[in-house]
Amino acid sequence: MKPLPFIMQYVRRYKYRYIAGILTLFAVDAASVFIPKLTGIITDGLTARSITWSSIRTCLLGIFLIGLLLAVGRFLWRYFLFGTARIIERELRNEMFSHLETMDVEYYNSHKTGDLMTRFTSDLNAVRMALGPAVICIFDSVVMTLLVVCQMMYYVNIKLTLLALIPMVIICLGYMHYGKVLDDLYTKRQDSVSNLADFVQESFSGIRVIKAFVRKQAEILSFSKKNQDTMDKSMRIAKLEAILIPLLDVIIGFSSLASLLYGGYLALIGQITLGRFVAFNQYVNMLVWPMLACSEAAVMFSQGTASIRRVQEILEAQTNVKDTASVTTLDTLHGDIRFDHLTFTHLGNTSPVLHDINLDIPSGTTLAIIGRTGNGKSTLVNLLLRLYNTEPGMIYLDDHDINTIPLKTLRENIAYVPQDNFLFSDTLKANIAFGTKSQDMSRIIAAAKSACIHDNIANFPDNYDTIVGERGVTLSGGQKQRSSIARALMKNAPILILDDSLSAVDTDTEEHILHNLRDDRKGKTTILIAHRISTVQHADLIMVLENGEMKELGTHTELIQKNGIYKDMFEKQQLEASIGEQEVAIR
Ligand SMILES: Nc1ncnc2c1ncn2[C@@H]1O[C@H](COP(=O)(O)OP(=O)(O)OP(=O)(O)O)[C@@H](O)[C@H]1O
Repeated sequence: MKPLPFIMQYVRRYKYRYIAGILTLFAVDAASVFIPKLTGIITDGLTARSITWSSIRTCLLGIFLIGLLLAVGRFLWRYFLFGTARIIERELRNEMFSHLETMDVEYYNSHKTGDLMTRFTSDLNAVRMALGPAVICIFDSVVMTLLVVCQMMYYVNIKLTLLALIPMVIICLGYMHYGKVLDDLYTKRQDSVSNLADFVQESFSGIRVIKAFVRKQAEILSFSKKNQDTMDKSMRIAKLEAILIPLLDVIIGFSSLASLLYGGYLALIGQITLGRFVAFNQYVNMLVWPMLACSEAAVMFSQGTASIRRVQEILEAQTNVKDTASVTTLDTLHGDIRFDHLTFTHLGNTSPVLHDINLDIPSGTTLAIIGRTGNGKSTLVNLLLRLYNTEPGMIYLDDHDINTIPLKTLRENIAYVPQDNFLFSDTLKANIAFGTKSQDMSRIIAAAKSACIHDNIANFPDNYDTIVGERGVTLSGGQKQRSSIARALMKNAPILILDDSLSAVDTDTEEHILHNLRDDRKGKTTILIAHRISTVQHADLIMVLENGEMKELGTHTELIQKNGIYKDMFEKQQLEASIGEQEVAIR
């Protein structure tokens, strides 16, 4: 859809407010053209000494009342038009946010946060300017020009009026020529602003890495290059505007001069009265604003069009992960999981990351997945959450193909502790209760106790009301991990997934958490991804993933007897542990 029909959908929703605003604008403009007429009458009356004091008073009262009307009218059109533009901006922002919440992770893999943020801020700002001030400028200038021109033609002189209109024609022709150029320049500038915002966002998120690798100077240099690029693009716009706007002033100035010369000449030879010449003078001045407004509106429309396109890109993006036509009405799951010849290739990759996985996980089972890094463990659990789509017939939950389960049901029935343990900048209490509607403190504390984080929280000055810094930086790695485990436990879902979630805790704490999990998760399915044998050894089933393939499956004892990859890993880890112990003993 082109930008204009797209944005008109929103304008139409508020057509009555726009109509009210435009009518008020029209009334204000209509009233204001009477002021020159009244001053013309007074001037002519005074020149001919034919006007009485009471007529002057009546004219002045008329001017006063018109002035009052103008003040009220101007308030009203501002309220209707600026207000509506702000409402549409808010609506677009809400819709963009809701739409982005539905987008799949692939979308976020290819769209940077800074770019998205720019669309929410500076682009929506430009859209608002095009929907409010630009609309006012256009209507005001068109209405004002028509009214002034009619008055000038009727009250002063037709030829003079036509002369005064020349700049208007030049502006229209200029916009037709430069509109596209401006549009291109604005699009490039906005892309550059997005790029800059991306850079800033990444630099601040990665500030610890930047400091640790002493990359401060390099970052400052890169930032300054990107900043320069944004400035260059803004300068190109500024240069064009710097030529066009003064040029416009010159054209308007020359045209006014020519009109006044010709008007003065007509007054001298007696074709128009002095009063009409005075009125004409005021009319010419009244035309200056619509002409400038027209050019302002042209700039705002060009800017707005470029930004509407960028907003549209968000709203028109389609998610690949959504409920299909074959979706069931299922709203709870028991936790039976089956992988049936599961093969999966990431978008853009040529070879599969998971290959022909077949496995039944009856509800209540604790499955541990172990394997070297980059072997597809996280991908496997991401597929269970349907963060990526799989082909039909490859994953079943409670005997329903995953593609037929409503996404809401699926995700409500799975509690997930992601590898990055993301926490929000909120209180610990809110972070733990994030996945549930309940704010019940006893449940929050129980979850925190199971995740072995309660004692830490109790020692924080604000306890559960402690605010976690952005991305949880005020907590240690282990505290963040355990807080995310508490958040998942609080959800008490039929399926729990812990993706390498015990890597940052010591073995004692790990043992405690695993013990609590065994109690809490009785009868419920749990999937544990880990690198340490100590984490997985008590699981009902252990799957060894190697190069995306399920190489071994069984209990700890079975796998040790098998003498394969698992046994090899076990022995290596035992050896590492005993070397560690010997080193401690020597010291
Ligand atoms: N969104 C993605 N697009 C393309 N390739 C991806 C994507 N996510 C992961 N991969 C690739 O898939 C492979 C498996 O990644 P995955 O994160 O599943 O491994 P893992 O076994 O969980 O690793 P680790 O133990 O280090 O967490 C890796 O080679 C990775 O580069």
